[in-house]
Amino acid sequence: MAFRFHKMHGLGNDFVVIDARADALALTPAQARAIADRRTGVGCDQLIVMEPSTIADVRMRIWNADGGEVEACGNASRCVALLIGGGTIETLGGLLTGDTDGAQATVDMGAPRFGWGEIPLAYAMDTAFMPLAWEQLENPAAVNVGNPHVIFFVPDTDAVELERIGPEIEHDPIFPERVNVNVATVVSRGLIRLRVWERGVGLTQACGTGACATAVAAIRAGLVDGPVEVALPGGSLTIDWAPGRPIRMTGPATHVFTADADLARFG
Ligand SMILES: N[C@@H](CCC[C@H](N)C(=O)O)C(=O)O
Repeated sequence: MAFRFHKMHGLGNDFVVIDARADALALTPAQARAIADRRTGVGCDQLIVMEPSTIADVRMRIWNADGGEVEACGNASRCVALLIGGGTIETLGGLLTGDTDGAQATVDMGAPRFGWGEIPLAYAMDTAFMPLAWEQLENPAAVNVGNPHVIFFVPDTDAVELERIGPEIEHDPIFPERVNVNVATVVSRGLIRLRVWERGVGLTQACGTGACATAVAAIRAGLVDGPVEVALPGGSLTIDWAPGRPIRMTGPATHVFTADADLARFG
């Protein structure tokens, strides 16, 4: 069976997006992993499938490169908003609303959650200042923005060996559903630098939900004011949030090319 896909990215966080609104496509985790493989497949950080929705304009399903289906992807939600020309998007993590302005998209990502069971964590603790440490990374915050994030505020993000310590934190039993690992430096009240070790992928050029979770944690801690620029290796996002309000994320969504592939190639 042939399928048509769009290669897209948000700040270098790249996606294979399949529009299955008209023709249903049932993918196994092994097929998702094979499509995402950069040596033998098409190659991407996340595989995105657009399906019909009964509650929104489109249902967006998200698979990490390791084949695991997950609840949220900020950068891909801007790409889907671009493809549908703005509208509502159903995800496992909640209902989103996207607007486009040229190649920029703004997505209402819903309200963040802070309860320890909502992150989720294995046992109760204060999610604003967690009594935990992994080597020099201490006292993180945790925020669920549809998917789980842990955020460490550090003096210099580049000094953290994230490719070494990221997997250890991602798989720590304190995070029963694993976790996305963010290391952030507050540069000023309007600017945060961020690097992310993504659950199920590894280091990426940018993580939209990581930017949302980090901005929310920094605003909650009184370190910055919204809207705040979050600068990632692949470029910047603007995140706006205040307590009691949904998170608004604005940034680019880029369409690279459209092509066809044969599903039989991927097992
Ligand atoms: N790249 C994404 C996040 C994708 C999902 C994440 N790796 C997870 O497992 O929760 C983004 O832009 O938010």
